[in-house]
Amino acid sequence: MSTIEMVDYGQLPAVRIRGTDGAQAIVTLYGAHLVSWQGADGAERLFCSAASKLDGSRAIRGGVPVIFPQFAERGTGMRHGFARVATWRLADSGAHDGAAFAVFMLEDGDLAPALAQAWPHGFALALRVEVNGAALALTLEVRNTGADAFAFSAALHTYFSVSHLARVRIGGVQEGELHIDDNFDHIYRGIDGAMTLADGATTLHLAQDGFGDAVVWNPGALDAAALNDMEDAEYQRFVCIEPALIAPLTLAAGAAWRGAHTIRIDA
Ligand SMILES: O=P(O)(O)OC[C@H]1O[C@@H](O)[C@H](O)[C@@H](O)[C@@H]1O
Repeated sequence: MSTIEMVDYGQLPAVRIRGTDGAQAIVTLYGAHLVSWQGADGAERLFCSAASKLDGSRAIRGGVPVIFPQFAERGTGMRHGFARVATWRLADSGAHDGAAFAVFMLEDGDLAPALAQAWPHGFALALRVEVNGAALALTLEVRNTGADAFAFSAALHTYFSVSHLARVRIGGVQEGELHIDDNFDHIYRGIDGAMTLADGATTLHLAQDGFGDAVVWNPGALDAAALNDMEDAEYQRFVCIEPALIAPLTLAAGAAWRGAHTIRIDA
């Protein structure tokens, strides 16, 4: 039986989405942050730092932060936007053909006054998270509910758990495979095909739609040591591959944009 239930993740209220075959995901309402995903085989596929705050005082270090409306420091607003530090609502959930899903929403009226003043636009974000056997499907919808156009960037900043950074091979972002052994931060533009993340005998197949770019990031030893929400050696345990819309897109009043990210485990 598939189930949707409220659980605690650290000190944060969260929703656990479980499919009939045991595949499951946990999403905190803080940030609509996917913090855990296991396929039907029960193996955790996402990294979350042991040093991450889980009390709503700062963005969670790991999982899938929703980046909106600004990417990194490319703008005058909050670094990587406010969506990852705002509290979303569970808007819908359900099941079909063994899959289970939940939809989380954030609208301008949900924002704390300081955030709403800093970005004074009418908007509705919906993040749909679906687990289905060996697959995870994330869809982010951005709607302009205001009277004026606004421009935004967005990303699903996915932290994949890996056995060791040195064993990882990323395919589909450049000619040949990408191998990272320390600090790496690169935006790949115009991603039009599938990507792969190979780690030993396991390959994850990544596909994105709507997001034209992909960011590959790892802080490496030095930057990880400088982050106070990451253990020094943890940089070896993850790689971020982030479907992204980097150049701001202008959305007319009443218009909507959708970006999708699907991941399939091929063990
Ligand atoms: O520490 P933050 O705000 O979560 O950002 C982490 C990283 O996020 C990546 O998306 C950026 O490309 C990096 O430059 C950045 O360091």
